[in-house]
Amino acid sequence: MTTADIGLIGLAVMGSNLALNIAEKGYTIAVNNRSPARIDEFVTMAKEQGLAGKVIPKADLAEFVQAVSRPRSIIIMVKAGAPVDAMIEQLLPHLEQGDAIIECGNSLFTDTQRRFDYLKPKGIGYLGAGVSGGEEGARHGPSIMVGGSKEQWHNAEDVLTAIAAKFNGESCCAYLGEGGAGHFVKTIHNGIEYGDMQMIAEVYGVMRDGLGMAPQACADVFKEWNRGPLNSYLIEITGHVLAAIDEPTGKPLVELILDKAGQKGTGVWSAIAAQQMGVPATAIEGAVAARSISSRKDERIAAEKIYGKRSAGKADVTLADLEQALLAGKIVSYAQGFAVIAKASDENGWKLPLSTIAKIWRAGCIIRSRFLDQMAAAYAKGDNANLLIVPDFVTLMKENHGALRKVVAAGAVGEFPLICLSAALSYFDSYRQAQGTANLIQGQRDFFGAHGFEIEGRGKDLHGEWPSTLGN
Ligand SMILES: NC(=O)C1=CN([C@@H]2O[C@H](COP(=O)(O)OP(=O)(O)OC[C@H]3O[C@@H](n4cnc5c(N)ncnc54)[C@H](OP(=O)(O)O)[C@@H]3O)[C@@H](O)[C@H]2O)C=CC1
Ligand SMILES: O=C(CO)[C@H](O)[C@H](O)COP(=O)(O)O
Repeated sequence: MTTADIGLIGLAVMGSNLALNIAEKGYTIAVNNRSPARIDEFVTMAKEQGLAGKVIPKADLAEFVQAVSRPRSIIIMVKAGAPVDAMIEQLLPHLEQGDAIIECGNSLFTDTQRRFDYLKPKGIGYLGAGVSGGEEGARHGPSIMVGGSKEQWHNAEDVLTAIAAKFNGESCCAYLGEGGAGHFVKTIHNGIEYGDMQMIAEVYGVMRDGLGMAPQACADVFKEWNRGPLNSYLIEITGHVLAAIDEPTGKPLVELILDKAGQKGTGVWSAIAAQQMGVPATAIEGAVAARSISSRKDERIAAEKIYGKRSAGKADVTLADLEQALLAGKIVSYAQGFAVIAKASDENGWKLPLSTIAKIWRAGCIIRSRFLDQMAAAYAKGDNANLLIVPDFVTLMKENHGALRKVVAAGAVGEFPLICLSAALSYFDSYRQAQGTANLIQGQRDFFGAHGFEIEGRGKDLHGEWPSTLGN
């Protein structure tokens, strides 16, 4: 009987493309899906692409598991949440000691950690692997962030590194740490993705409303920027989205799309994780908040009726200012994202390699960009310091924060919402300020709650002589 090198359950968009990618790299793959119709559709697709010989379709779960050679590596790519737990329970009776489940959806990292802990005593390995790159990436090379059982990682390593994107010949797949480490890193990847997308949207808003630019003119600028320091997948696709024309009306498609952004959870999870660990990630938080405000269209319409449309005229910024502002904002956002990862690594004992993470984000994933190569090089030099104090990025920030300031100021005066860019600027200004204003907050806390404050050279738990009555 032919045995498969690997198995995959869940043949929707991501699973079917990953399976085709695996087959194309020469591995035999057994496939299964809850609804058998999807298996038939997949087999047709595999035939059309000349890959049917590498595919073993099995609608019966027991037969599917039997078709995979031992120790088994079984990818599950089903809807995140309860379906993953249900799938694990269905698989368990068929698995044997040493086999592993590799869950590749966008799972909450604490769920992955729980599943890892649940399966470990049963002798079943559990790998939580974040996969980024959408449909195209899954088919031709995603970025894969793996966490979980190290021993079983080695069983699947060849397949996963072979199907991942390559940057200068290096695979964009790496084992990052135990338990939920891979899914944590994928979550923060998505948080950074939210920040990038929001900052790009804010700059588009200034171009559209402050500079009176039509979508095609904006598209041309993004195309141009993609040749410079902002070179990245998101800048590239922004150019295409802005240039697209709606065939039935002949109008720019972007002007017809409702301004309500969806979100599936990873941005919120990133913001919550950052807050829980006490790491400021204002760009991610701002981006999540901006999506939430966008979804409240009815409220925004009502509020505009009360306050009127923005009345300010042309924005006093150039396209060069916008390009530099975006670069500075992105550096701050990535500095925050990596700081969250560094803290999570310490708290969970994951030993997350920041340089490797930057490296596997250089190709395949949604946030792939030129400057991730610079970040990988910076982190490779040693410590996990905040990027804002790493020499290469200090130079970049010194060159570009003035433009960020100018754009944020123009936004405030010109009534453009720049939630994410202004959050990035305020973080930068707070981070670089040796004397802040929290001395006043400590005084207030002591006044109303006797929480104590510190005075250098005099001790930590000091109290003020505050008035006992107010009002005079
Ligand atoms: N779409 C994207 O661009 C990206 C998605 N992801 C993540 O990858 C995962 C898969 O995404 P996608 O391909 O879009 O598919 P969906 O998230 O739409 O999930 C559909 C798949 O899940 C299966 N499924 C749903 N419920 C169950 C259940 N209770 N038991 C068994 N199977 C079930 C479906 O089976 P059936 O056919 O029977 O309904 C189908 O195969 C998700 O976690 C997603 O967040 C990650 C990166 C990018
Ligand atoms: O993981 C992804 C890309 O990396 C998915 O496309 C995800 O759906 C994006 O998040 P959201 O739907 O919340 O915008």
